[in-house]
Amino acid sequence: MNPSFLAQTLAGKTAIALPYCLPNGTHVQVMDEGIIRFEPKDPRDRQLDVVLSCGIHGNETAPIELLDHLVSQILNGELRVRARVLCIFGNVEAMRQGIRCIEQDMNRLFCRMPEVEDGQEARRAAMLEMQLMRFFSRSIQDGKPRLHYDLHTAIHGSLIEKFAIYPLPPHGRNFEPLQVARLAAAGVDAVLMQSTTSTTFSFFSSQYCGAAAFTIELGRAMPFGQNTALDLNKMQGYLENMISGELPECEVVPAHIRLFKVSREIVKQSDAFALSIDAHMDNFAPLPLGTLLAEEEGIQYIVNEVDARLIFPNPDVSIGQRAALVIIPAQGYAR
Ligand SMILES: O=C(O)CCC(=O)N[C@@H](CCC(=O)O)C(=O)O
Ligand SMILES: [Zn+2]
Repeated sequence: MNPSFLAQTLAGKTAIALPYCLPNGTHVQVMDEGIIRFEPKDPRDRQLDVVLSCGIHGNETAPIELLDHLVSQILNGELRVRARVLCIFGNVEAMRQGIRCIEQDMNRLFCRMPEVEDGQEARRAAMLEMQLMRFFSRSIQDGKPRLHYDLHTAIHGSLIEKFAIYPLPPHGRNFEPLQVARLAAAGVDAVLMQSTTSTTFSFFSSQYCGAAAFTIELGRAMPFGQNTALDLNKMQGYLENMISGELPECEVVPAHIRLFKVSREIVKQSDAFALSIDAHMDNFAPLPLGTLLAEEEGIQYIVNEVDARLIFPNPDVSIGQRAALVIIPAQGYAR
């Protein structure tokens, strides 16, 4: 059996190459290291254009294994392609080393500002942006639906195992219940609306490519080969259908889906920043009113929101970056 696309990528054996055809006619092109594009044989078969990315954080292995499996299914001819599909393995060097990042957190380097310092993750993020722009420019011309699922896992445990972050840029796409209903069909149980600007990959594709884009958290970060306790069957089946051009036309968001919105980002301002709560608290842990969340140099971050919950607590981020999110239930979104 040939080594998988991921195995070849980790071995440094994928690079931009000439396009070729599978025996079933699917067009294949390796666009760059860890980036492969598929297009259906018959352009009339093309239902949508989708970007599936993983490994923007190198140690988040469950989605990396999942995407590698999907790529293998396509290359083996087991999975028929009826969409344009761009598959991205994000931070290849960090994957090799089994770490979140080498120099900088790549998911803080999109939509980059001129002051962002150079480095390998910054260069890779800029290249990924260029790949997405190119990929989606054809979708815009042809009027095809554009989707981007950026697959991650969380550092900590979570009271809700599978959840999505839904960037809703101020001048971008509006909230679409259909997209949330589809995520539910993929096994996602909560969606967190983010309406402030951000430097994440999904925010980039939403803001600059007009894609329905999501960061999707699938359980907890574990080393390669140690994800057997995580059930991704629903997500896998959903993505297989998506690649085959089939998306469920769900009418409404199921009642069990929890909708939240970001109330506040707690940004680390100095080296003195210290969490006052347990840094290993599960995501979605309730935060009673008046809880002291964190402190630094005369600043106290106190919970003043009713029904608040905590997401992504991490005191070890760089100065100027988000050390936690306070979220609250979201009301007023059409289900
Ligand atoms: O568990 C954590 O603290 C981080 C997990 C993770 O990588 N989450 C993403 C979320 C991106 C978003 O807000 O859309 C990240 O922090 O980059
Ligand atoms: Zn991540």
